[in-house]
Amino acid sequence: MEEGAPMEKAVIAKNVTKKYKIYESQSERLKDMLLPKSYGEEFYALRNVSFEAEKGDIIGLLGVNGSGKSTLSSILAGVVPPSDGELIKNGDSAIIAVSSGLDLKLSGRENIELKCLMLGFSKKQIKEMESDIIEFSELEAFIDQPVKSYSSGMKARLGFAVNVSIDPDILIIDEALSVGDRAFAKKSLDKMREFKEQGKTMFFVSHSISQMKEFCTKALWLEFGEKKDYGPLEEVLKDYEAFLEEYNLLSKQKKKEFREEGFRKQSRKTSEPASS
Ligand SMILES: Nc1ncnc2c1ncn2[C@@H]1O[C@H](COP(=O)(O)OP(=O)(O)OP(=O)(O)O)[C@@H](O)[C@H]1O
Repeated sequence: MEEGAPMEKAVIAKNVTKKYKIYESQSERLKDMLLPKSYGEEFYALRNVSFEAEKGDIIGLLGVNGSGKSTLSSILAGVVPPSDGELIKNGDSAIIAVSSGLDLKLSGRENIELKCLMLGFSKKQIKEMESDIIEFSELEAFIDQPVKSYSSGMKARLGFAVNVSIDPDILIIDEALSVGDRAFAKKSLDKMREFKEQGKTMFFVSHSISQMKEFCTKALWLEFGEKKDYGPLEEVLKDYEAFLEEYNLLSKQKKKEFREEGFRKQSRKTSEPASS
């Protein structure tokens, strides 16, 4: 980018919130659907998350299990709508996740065609893209087999190949490099480097802090579905790593209690939007 050129926003999130209802039983769920009175308990998987991403930012989503990273990834990708708040995106987005919306009954090839059709590509364009996608996925021998027969690594390869080939402006990568073999992970990382050089905006969920350090320029730390911190990677990581050091000393039970208590406190807050 030219020096002094104004930053271009890629994503603006304003109080993005995702609520789920938790029911104690199937009958409670049915009553909630059929009767005017509300049943079940409201649970905020994300609450009032606000931030702005500039074009070319690569943002690591940090947070322990259940903090809301995948929920935010799905909302950023447009796969799941927020319950409240607003998300403005400047460009197309695509998500690469371990369970990235593949139809298990269809073959690998049919999944490629379906995904590309859904994105508005013509049959002719799809035919042209198909061989590159198959080659990238390294699934030539299995491409006409149903995806349900694929290993999780193979599914991740297919998902990765399709989503990078459609050349989105905003790419969300949710733990997609954690499955599969090293050689494919390296190839995927190379593709991400290429995207980085092209100035694409990316969101990256990974349990590997070293991968985060290599790629990300910024980090967004989620805790109990809320934004704990957002800023330059090094600054956020410094506090997050110190937190993790203590958190990792906790027993499994204590970690669970920490999360449950955090979400309980968060859900007791009034519905007033938090400041961003
Ligand atoms: N469809 C759903 N219905 C109810 N609760 C949900 C649903 N999806 C996610 N949640 C809950 O929302 C919270 C946030 O989940 P999310 O998967 O976004 O966290 P995460 O940070 O990605 O966790 P992990 O690192 O374990 O993948 C969790 O408590 C999860 O149980």
